[in-house]
Amino acid sequence: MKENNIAIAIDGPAAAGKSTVAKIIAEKLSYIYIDTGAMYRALTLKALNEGINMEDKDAIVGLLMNTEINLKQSFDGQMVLLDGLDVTKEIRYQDVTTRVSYVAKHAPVRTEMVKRQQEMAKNRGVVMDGRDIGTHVLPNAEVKIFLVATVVERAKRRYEENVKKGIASNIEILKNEIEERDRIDSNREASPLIKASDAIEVDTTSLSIIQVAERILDEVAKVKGPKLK
Ligand SMILES: Nc1ncnc2c1ncn2[C@@H]1O[C@H](COP(=O)(O)OP(=O)(O)O)[C@@H](O)[C@H]1O
Ligand SMILES: Nc1ccn([C@@H]2O[C@H](COP(=O)(O)OP(=O)(O)O)[C@@H](O)[C@H]2O)c(=O)n1
Repeated sequence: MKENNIAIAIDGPAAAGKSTVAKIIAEKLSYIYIDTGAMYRALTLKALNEGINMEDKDAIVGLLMNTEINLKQSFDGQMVLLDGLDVTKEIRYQDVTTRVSYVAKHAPVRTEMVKRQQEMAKNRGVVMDGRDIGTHVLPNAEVKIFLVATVVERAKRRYEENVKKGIASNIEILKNEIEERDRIDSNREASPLIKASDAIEVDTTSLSIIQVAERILDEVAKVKGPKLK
């Protein structure tokens, strides 16, 4: 482990800006970035392709045990490999998004995912984003951030993202989908979406991406010293 390398945990509800700022911070610090949501999405995609019922806990866990999920750093963030195949784009499709929270609520699925994520982060020098990073995956992370924004703002951001990608979408439907996913993620029994007691909450509703990144880098500087800025 390199001297002074730390772990940074970024949690929060859907479309709060976690992966966008996590990538910026990882790049700034030359750390690795790990998007844990991509792992749950990849498993969901495989279950969909194999016609497995997302509520069937045993089938989903069995599937995970026979599934390789690799996250590779690429020039524009992260490439997701499912059993060796690039599924970076497919895991963002709507049919995966509406089902992923059903897959992620199974406790044994989470246990296995957390084990894999902790292995990936063992050398520190990592920025990891998700729902349970500060509470379960990296409880000893030196910096823990909980990003929030109003649901209207989050739906607007996803809508604008879709416009840029040329994908047709409806802001009301996006808002409902985000609310439903937050509800399932926050109410599940196994490691629900919750702010860690020692996490710093940042409301990004009226902050720019750069302002959010700066706010987090201020917290990092308190731990690592001000030299990085
Ligand atoms: N502070 C911000 N202000 C405006 N747009 C933002 C902000 N943070 C993120 N976004 C945009 O919102 C969308 C969702 O962000 P993303 O990082 O994917 O969220 P999450 O990882 O929390 O789901 C992206 O299109 C991103 O560019
Ligand atoms: N650490 C994590 C990360 C994601 N997830 C689940 O995976 C889903 C997709 O996560 P994501 O981070 O890709 O979602 P977005 O907010 O980027 O749309 C979440 O809605 C959760 O159900 C989780 O349970 N725990």
